[in-house]
Amino acid sequence: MYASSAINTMDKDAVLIHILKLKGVSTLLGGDLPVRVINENKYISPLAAEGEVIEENLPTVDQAIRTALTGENKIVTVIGPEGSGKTTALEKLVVDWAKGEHLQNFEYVFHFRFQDLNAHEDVLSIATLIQRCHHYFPPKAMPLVVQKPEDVLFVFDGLNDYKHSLDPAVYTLCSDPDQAVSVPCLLASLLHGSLLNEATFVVATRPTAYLKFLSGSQVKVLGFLKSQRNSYVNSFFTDAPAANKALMHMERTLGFYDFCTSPRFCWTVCSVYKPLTDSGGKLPETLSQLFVDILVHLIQMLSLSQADSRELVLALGRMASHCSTGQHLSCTKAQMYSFGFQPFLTSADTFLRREGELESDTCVFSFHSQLMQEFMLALSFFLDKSIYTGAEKMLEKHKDSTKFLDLFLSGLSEPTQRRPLENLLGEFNCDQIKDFKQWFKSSSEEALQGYNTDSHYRCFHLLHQAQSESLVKEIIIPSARIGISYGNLSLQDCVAWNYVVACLGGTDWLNLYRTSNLTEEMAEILAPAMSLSHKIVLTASFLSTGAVSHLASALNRGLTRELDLSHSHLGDEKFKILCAGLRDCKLQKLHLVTCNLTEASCEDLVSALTSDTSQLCLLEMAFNEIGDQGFEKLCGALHSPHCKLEKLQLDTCELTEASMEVFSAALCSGQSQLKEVDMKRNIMDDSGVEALCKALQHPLCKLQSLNLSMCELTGACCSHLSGALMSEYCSLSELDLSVNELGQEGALLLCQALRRPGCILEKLGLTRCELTLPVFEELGSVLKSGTCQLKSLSVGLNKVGDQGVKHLWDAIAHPSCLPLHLNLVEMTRLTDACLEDLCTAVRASKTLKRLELRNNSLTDASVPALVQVMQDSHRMQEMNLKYNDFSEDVFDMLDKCKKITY
Ligand SMILES: Nc1ncnc2c1ncn2[C@@H]1O[C@H](COP(=O)(O)OP(=O)(O)OP(=O)(O)O)[C@@H](O)[C@H]1O
Repeated sequence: MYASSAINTMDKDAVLIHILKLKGVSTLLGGDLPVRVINENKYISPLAAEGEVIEENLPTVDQAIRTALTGENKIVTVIGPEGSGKTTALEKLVVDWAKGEHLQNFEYVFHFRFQDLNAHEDVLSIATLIQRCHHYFPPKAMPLVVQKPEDVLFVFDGLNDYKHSLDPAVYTLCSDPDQAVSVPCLLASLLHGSLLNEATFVVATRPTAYLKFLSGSQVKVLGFLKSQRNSYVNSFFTDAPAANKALMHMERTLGFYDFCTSPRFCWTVCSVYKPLTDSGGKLPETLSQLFVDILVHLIQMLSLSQADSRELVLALGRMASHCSTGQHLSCTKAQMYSFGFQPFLTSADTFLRREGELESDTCVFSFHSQLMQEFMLALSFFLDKSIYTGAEKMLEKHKDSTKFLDLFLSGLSEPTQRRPLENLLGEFNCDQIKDFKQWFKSSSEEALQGYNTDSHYRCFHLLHQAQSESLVKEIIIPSARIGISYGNLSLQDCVAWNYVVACLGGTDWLNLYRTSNLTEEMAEILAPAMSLSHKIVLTASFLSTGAVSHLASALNRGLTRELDLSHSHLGDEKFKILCAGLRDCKLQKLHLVTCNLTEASCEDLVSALTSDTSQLCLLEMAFNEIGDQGFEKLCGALHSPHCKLEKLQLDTCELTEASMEVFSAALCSGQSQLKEVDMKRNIMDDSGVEALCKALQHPLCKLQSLNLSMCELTGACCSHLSGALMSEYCSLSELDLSVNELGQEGALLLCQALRRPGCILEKLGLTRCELTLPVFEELGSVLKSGTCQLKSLSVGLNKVGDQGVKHLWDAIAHPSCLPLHLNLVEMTRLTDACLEDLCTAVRASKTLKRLELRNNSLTDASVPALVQVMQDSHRMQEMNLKYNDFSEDVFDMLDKCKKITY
């Protein structure tokens, strides 16, 4: 027992008895009684937010209120949505005080509910009000309250239930504690400091317009996040494995919805789950199923006939429609009668929240939650055709006041989902079901043809609620654009998308481009969809470590053929985790451009590339600092018979000539399948090329394409390259040497090779290689030689102008020249003077198909001739004239020829 006190202090035992006196009943939708929660030690403090919500270190509501009370503020407002635990938290506050545990600086604590205060319609003084609501408080102690208001804490619950205004401007505020005024005036006087000026107040409310009349500090109730839900479920279920099962299920099917933070919702869910887990029943998979189960349970409790049950549901549906359309929070008794609820009034508490005595005419009713209101709305659509003309109109009518209406409609439209309700209420109206399905089909078809991702997601949510594989296949037709980027999916979106992919048995693309934070939870939900996707795009996304490990397990034995992680800045540690999944997967293409990988990642990569199931044939590693040592490790994989790598992209990987010997040896090993290597932007030097050339002439080397542009090469490497190209074993058909200072001598050496009948080079890049007039002359002669195999030549950005290019025009016109794609970008600078040669060449050439003339100095004067020649030629497919010196006057003319881009 707690020590009873002297006559002039507050009897805390009496306060405890008063507050813990059982009030009301616990109901499935309304929640457990706060006093029972507190008495039975089931109280888990909800979390509160102050300012910005950062999940770590959030205070509990109890802490936040106590902290606020120690400050200067005399009023602390506790704000939270329906069922977030405000009433329970306030009662706990009073209980803790009465037990001597907290807030002992207050001598007197008075707890009021605005709901009860509504009933006092007479005029009275503060002393009378206290006395009326707290009978146990000795009248003799009242003067002390008045004398020392700083010792008094008033706790007011449920401001949103109050019928009167607290606007100080509406009343003549009173300051005399003995003055009798109306209760709203008393309350306004207290809260605005004219009465008992030094007293402290805690006021709890749902968000309401009245808030603007309250000064002081605010505590925002967030409710239960994951870890509080964990504790809650564990205290609800005594059996730990059952608790765990229930919790996992709740988190996976519902945990991502905002309303799961509501302790009241958690109570409802646990109350539904408990009997099902005890009896080994199936837990609801979706929100619609949960509400079907709830309603079935509630109706069964009433043992009504089928007709009466249907009438009851229709009455609730009318009430829902009334509340939704007029944004009414509650309905009077008279209104309830008009909805046809009169026969069910005594059962009102089963479904609704009631304020006031049932017998009283002032009694009002409201839904415990917005969710239930929307569910009843959806259900009544299918039961009574006369209420709504069609799904589209109904959704339009309620679009501003509902969030889940279409989801519930979708859930209820499927026979398996609605069956338990049909067994109780009789059949749903088939015209209404048909109407909804038609609306769903046409609206989703439209949504899925478009690029609005939110509309796509909504469609997936509706499909998820319906839980029908055949419906998914009917709605996701081949023309649906389901490969558009689904970056930044919410957890709900992940669940819905995962469901859709599972029903389809897989998808071509899972495009999560630019997901700013792929969390572990998201990846866990998406893992099955990932493993069924042929291509996963996570370009420019951020992946948490946990997410990477789910991705790895999804790849492991999954169907994914291509994975793009470029620009994800993955780093070595996460990459190591990923590699666990790469050892046994179907991946053929892996893009890792700019992933912050270093030498450390190469070993893991080697083990993935050499696993006996490896199918990886394309690896993009550009812009990673793997360096020579890393690359040498990677070369180790090329010696393995299991390594299937054919294309390797190593642009800007900090490679030098130091690793080229090892690479060359790997290419000659006989095991290497490499056909294409891009090594641009690595400081290779001529000696690196010399080492590579050994491999190029080796009979076992299979390299067909090599990009060495921007590798700081000079003419000195050309003799080695030329030798390699002339070798009978060389299989190189593409070579890019652009942006290297090859110069005249080097280039002429290459020309020698090109002239040799055995040289199979078809594509050569010599853009910006310091080429001179004699080189162009030689190139022209080589092209005409009849032996040269070149089909693509890029020689832009070499300062030879019209004079140099003349040799190429001649060559093009020559009958021995092969079909050529000639790239003369920025030929410093081609002018109209070359026009005649150019046109003659194009006309004469039997093979030229494409001509790149970007960034030159051609002017308007050349346009008529160019257009003419393109129009006349049946062969020419494309001429690119972008960035020349044309004025707008000739745009119309250029426009006429579709083969010209400008
Ligand atoms: N801290 C808690 N620990 C355990 N259960 C709780 C807690 N808070 C609330 N609950 C459960 O949630 C139900 C609703 O809580 P409460 O009535 O306190 O919410 P509220 O925010 O006051 O709601 P409303 O805005 O509708 O008045 C309770 O009946 C109880 O079952």
